[in-house]
Amino acid sequence: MYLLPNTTTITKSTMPHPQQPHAILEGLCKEQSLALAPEMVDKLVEYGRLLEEWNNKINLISRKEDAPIIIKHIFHSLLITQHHTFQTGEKVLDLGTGGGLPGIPLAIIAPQATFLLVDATGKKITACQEMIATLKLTNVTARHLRVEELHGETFHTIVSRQVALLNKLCAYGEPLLHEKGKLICLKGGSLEQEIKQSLEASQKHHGFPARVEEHPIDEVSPIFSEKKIVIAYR
Ligand SMILES: C[S@@+](CC[C@H](N)C(=O)[O-])C[C@H]1O[C@@H](n2cnc3c(N)ncnc32)[C@H](O)[C@@H]1O
Repeated sequence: MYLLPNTTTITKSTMPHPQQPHAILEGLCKEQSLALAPEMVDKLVEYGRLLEEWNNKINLISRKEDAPIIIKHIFHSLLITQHHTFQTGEKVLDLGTGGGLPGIPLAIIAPQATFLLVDATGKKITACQEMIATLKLTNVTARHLRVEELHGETFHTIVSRQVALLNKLCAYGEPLLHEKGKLICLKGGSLEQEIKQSLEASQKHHGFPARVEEHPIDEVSPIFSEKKIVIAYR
């Protein structure tokens, strides 16, 4: 059993057929006033299929079947757009992308921005490159490297999902962020101590973060009851 946004309880008999990820995604996006072109929905659903296929070969996402990939991983990534509007020409770094989360779903719905996905694990980046090619996405590239090795490039925005403590993400991100750039993370659990530590350590990172916002997303769906969007500002 899993729960759709707000109130609907899904049991085995009423569970959406696996063929219905389009309908699930469209319903969730509509509830959040996130308007997506039909081609975007098609690509997001196709990405979900590819992610599942790759996940059978290499470990990209958890194999727990507590909620469909289209909700737990893809729609979850899209929730960043509740707190950030991607601009034309914006350069975005996905730090520790794994199988392309949140970078690939965001690149699909924000073709006006360019995305660089990096990860320390080579086989995950190979999977991302194959998925990007299959989806024919031209605004996203994936590179196998540790983020500490990335030099000489700056980004307007860094996104990151379930990678490291905020303090560490800020240390990695600060040299790579534009003057007015921000770091947007998808995180879980109690973050009070983690945020406090990152603010206390900001002196070591040229004052970054000067401010941190924490946005719970449990109202979107009980699936995200432990999840938050955390934004670190300069
Ligand atoms: C728990 S996985 C999360 C992957 C993806 N963001 C997601 O939500 O499914 C963390 C990923 O961060 C990557 N990672 C950890 N530290 C890194 C670093 N310093 N540079 C690049 N990638 C890193 C790991 O290789 C791993 O793939």
